[in-house]
Amino acid sequence: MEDDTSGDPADAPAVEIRDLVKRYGRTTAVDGLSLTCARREVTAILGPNGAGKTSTLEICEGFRRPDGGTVRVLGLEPHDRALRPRVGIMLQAGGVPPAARAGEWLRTVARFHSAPLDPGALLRLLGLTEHARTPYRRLSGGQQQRLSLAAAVIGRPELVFLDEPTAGLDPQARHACWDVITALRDAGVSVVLTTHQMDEAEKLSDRVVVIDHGRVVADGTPQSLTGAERQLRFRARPGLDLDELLAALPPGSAAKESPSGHYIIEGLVGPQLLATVTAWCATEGVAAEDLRIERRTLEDVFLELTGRELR
Ligand SMILES: Nc1ncnc2c1ncn2[C@@H]1O[C@H](COP(=O)(O)OP(=O)(O)OP(=O)(O)O)[C@@H](O)[C@H]1O
Repeated sequence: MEDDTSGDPADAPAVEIRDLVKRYGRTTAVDGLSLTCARREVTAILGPNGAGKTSTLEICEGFRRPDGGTVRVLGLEPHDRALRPRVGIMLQAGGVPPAARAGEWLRTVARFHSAPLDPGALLRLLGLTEHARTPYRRLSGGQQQRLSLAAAVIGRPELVFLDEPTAGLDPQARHACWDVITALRDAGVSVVLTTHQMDEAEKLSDRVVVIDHGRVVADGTPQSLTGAERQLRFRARPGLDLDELLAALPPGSAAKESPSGHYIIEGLVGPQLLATVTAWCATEGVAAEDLRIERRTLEDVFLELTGRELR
């Protein structure tokens, strides 16, 4: 790694990554990735399976060495021991000894920190009170995950890395996690998380970074990525002849079927366009379902950027 010690670490961003490269044999997992995560913000890193999210996070966490580029975490090298009390880490899997009881483990982690949160309160917040005496290996997957989240935040870190914090959680647990993440942000903690849940990214994050094939392909606020333009959407039988509809719409309009049976009309979405579309549906004998006007979702943007093929 090239050395870069310029600037005061106190003013440094939460995370600063320049031209990061990580290879595993012939696989280039991270391919010249650059991004900056601001302090006191929630940054969500999105990307298809295998895009390089976990590799990037694990380099920031000091668990892996990069093959190229520079990474600074709170202005320091990722493996700097001074970061340990300042950074909370929730791994995708585990990190807790299998025999450790939930409450005991949290109290143990708390003892490593000078001003920890109250373990009992954290267990309550994450719905783990009645499992406090259960060994980690006997907890359900979702309970294990909530315990890992609790352990990542108990030391009141300045920065937390959360790798898919809500994967596999039920809706109640997901909301409890969102509450914890929102409370962290409100307390001025910087949060960097990965997720496959687009609604989660849209709801929680100040900033979204989409990566694909180890590179950043989009970076901005959820609003700037989804844009202000509205769309008209409806569901109907697959294969409608959209050329006919387009001919009836004002110039500059666009119509597409994506995925099959889901129709999206773009352009000057207003009363006139709505009337034209519904009149056309009537002449076609089509009962449009779920007809609505809305902004593009983050999922739309994500699929446009990264395609529909499975990885
Ligand atoms: N230890 C490893 N050895 C070999 N290849 C690896 C290793 N870790 C990751 N890879 C490969 O590197 C690429 C990026 O993996 P990574 O786990 O960083 O992606 P990801 O974006 O986190 O994916 P997911 O969303 O599936 O968790 C993938 O092709 C993966 O198979």
